[in-house]
Amino acid sequence: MTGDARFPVHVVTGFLGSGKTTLLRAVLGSEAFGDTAVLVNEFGEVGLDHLLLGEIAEDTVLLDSGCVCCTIRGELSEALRRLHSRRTRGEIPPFRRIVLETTGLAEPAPIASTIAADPVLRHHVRPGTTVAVVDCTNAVTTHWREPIWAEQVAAADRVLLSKTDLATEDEIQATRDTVTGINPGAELLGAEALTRPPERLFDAGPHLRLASGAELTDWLGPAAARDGHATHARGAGIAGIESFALDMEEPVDWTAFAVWLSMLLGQHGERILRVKGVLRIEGADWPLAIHGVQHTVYPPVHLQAFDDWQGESRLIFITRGLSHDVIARSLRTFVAHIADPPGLR
Ligand SMILES: Nc1nc2c(ncn2[C@@H]2O[C@H](COP(=O)(O)OP(=O)(O)OP(=O)(O)O)[C@@H](O)[C@H]2O)c(=O)[nH]1
Repeated sequence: MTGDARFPVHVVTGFLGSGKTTLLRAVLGSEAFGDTAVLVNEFGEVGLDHLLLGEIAEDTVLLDSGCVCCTIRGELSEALRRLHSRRTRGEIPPFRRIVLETTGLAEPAPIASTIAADPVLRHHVRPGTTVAVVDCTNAVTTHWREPIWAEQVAAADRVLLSKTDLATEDEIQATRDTVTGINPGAELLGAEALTRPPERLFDAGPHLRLASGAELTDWLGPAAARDGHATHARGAGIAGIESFALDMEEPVDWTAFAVWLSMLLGQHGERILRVKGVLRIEGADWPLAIHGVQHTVYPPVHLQAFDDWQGESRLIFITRGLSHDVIARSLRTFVAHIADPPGLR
């Protein structure tokens, strides 16, 4: 455990018709998900009706697996607050996690900033795992046409490939290549993932527990293995998306780094689809894992399993129209003003 008592808000995202509700149906039918509250957007096709047991409040229903299901009316922060206060008053079962299904046209990034920006909510809930559902029958064409598709994939910790029963082998392979080209660190899941217990489906994201070097390497993804080299998403000419690693040989001054990162995300957030990494901090016993999506940077996590870690600091970026060189120059310039540059590559 992270020692964090707040409820995770996991997100199921994916383009229109990709199979988000199908995923939710499959997992929420399982008893293991009984202590889950589900929020669905009222504009989405909910399609959970066959699971409904009864209405327990105006917009809340109890599924026969024991899950609570609410539609979002109005703002997400309001819906989350209401769900939390109903739980506190004992009006609904004491759920332990929230799963939010976004509409097919939503960007997942603002969800994290909604939670971080709400002074009440952020004491009770925390961002959890983002799972993007990708339809293999049309992934490549949708990727070219719809920028939101790539944003959903870039924000994901895990990508569930749907409709593999309908897609050809070539379509499935092209989907894998496109997804990996955009987000090399995301774990690709097949239909077998639907039988995973909730702790295994929703156990990635900013609060993940990394216990070994191998897990750290997996989390950082293949871009981490290619020093400073960019990988370009297929069709990068259109989507303009690339992922790359930025390395720092020397320990990092955390205060200076944190100021730089918030400035970078503040200025270029909409072009930084994702940043994550591990930092060796001056004077600290453990490295820090950092994680950001667009304008939001999550509180860093001390990786306590890595006592006396001597590895290099490494950041992985997924950007749109923002190159490795621009980001490296920005860090170098900023850090040079306040400290010795940390051996940046
Ligand atoms: N054959 C097949 N059909 C699927 C699969 N996943 C989803 N579908 C079908 O695709 C259609 C859309 O699936 P939904 O789960 O409603 O998709 P969604 O992402 O929730 O859709 P929106 O909420 O409208 O964005 C439905 O008819 C599903 O039955 C799959 O893996 N195989």
